[in-house]
Amino acid sequence: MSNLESYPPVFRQLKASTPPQLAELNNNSNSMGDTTQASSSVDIPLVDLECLSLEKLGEVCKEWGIFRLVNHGIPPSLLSKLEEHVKRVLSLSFESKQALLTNPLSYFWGTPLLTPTGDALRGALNINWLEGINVPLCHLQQFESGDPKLHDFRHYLEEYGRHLSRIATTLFEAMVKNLNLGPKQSESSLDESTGFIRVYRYPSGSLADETWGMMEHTDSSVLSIVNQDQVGGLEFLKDNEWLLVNPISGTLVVNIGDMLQAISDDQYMSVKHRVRTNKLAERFSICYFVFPAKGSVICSSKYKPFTYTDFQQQVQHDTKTLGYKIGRVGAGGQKRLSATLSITNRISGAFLATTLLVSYLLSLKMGSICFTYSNFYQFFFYSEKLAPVTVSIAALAVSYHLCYGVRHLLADFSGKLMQGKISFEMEIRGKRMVAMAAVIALVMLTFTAEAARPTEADGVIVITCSQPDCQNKCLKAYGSRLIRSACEKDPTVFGGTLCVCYHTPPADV
Ligand SMILES: O=C(O)CCC(=O)C(=O)O
Ligand SMILES: [Fe+2]
Repeated sequence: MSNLESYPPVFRQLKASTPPQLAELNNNSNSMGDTTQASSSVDIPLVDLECLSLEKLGEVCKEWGIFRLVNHGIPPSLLSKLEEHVKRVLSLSFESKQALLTNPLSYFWGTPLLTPTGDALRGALNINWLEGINVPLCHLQQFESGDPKLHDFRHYLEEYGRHLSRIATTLFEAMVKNLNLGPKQSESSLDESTGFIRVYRYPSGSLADETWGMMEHTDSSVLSIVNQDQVGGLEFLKDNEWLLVNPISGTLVVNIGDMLQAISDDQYMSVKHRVRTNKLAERFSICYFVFPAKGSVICSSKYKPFTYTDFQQQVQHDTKTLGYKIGRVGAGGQKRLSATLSITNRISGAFLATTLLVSYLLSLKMGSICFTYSNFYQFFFYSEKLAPVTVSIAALAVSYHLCYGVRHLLADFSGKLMQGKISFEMEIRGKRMVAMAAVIALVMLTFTAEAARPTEADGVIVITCSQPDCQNKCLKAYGSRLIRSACEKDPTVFGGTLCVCYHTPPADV
């Protein structure tokens, strides 16, 4: 069987097509543009699992977000056996892979993003030059295949999975200590049963300059552990420069995922990375990902509490609508974990809507049905006491919604224009948002109060109020029309008093 037949048909067509046709198919979205120059390779920091230094581990996670793991305890024989099987299985014909790699495994190509059931998530068309097998470790035992080769494959995957669970747990426990996380924050933040393995094959060929093996992204996991072959091609972003991770046999590459960034309050960074394809050789990699326990709420001072499921839903939504994932926590950009509205938002919204509706109904009643001089004043006389409270709450609610709207606009722009480099949405939220709204409301109320202050024409004389003074002023202003005068609270200014003259209207009214 020719190697070409083992590829998904779309890859065979793409390989045969000329670059302009490819550009059309790819919608230019995965074109490498002017970034085809080779990145410089770099020695990423080493972490030794046999003698873990918490301090060094912490430094590396904060500065790099990616490191090479040595002395991890996986027998070299297991590594080579697994690699051999991965190559053999992925080199089967496309049709055989589709037929054999079934539930709980799944075979996918063109995108690394899968739905929770393991199907490829096809969004705005992005062809990643890869194919792979998704292996959820906790269901792997259920994988039955008549083919003895696949039986061995399952066996090696299981053994490799056990080692990777051990490694991830050891690293995570050390990170928890380094971050000084309490049991509440660390408990259920990493759940071994969520672990899965992905094996990838990145085809070689003349299209290597046209497409990415895997486009730049951050992982949504807590930790990701990559085992790449000698072809290499894994690159990561550091200080705005793309660097190539040297392939070194027998070592693993660990990178921090979005969930660990959130758990660590953005102290550890979820690193941006991508995979470059090779003109001459196919590339294989075996990756492990682990996540927080299902339903466990991630609490961090930087983000609204959220579950991994919330996050995953947002990522899937962004991928379907925009073609790429926006939602890297904080630094990865706009972490859009606020898909649902906060309780403050809902209460203030409901209050504003009710006020508006009541005002509308009242104006209908007074305006078009029975608006008379006396019932108009009667209404305001009775509702006068409520007015300042209603107006103050309405001002606060309006300001809150204003801040919220501005924040969302900034967040949307930061996501669309900056490809998620800024995270407005998560920086200003909760109590800070309410405080900002309160300041705006206070300023608004002060100006409105000043503008709405009653005047002499309204029968109100603004003086430092004492009964005899008030009586004299009112008499002077209204003469025989005066009924009575009184010092009363100024409804527009807290703590102020006004002299109010109650008088009959002029004779011609
Ligand atoms: O294949 C690799 O080296 C990396 C794969 C990767 O980044 C991923 O699956 O998220
Ligand atoms: Fe990744």
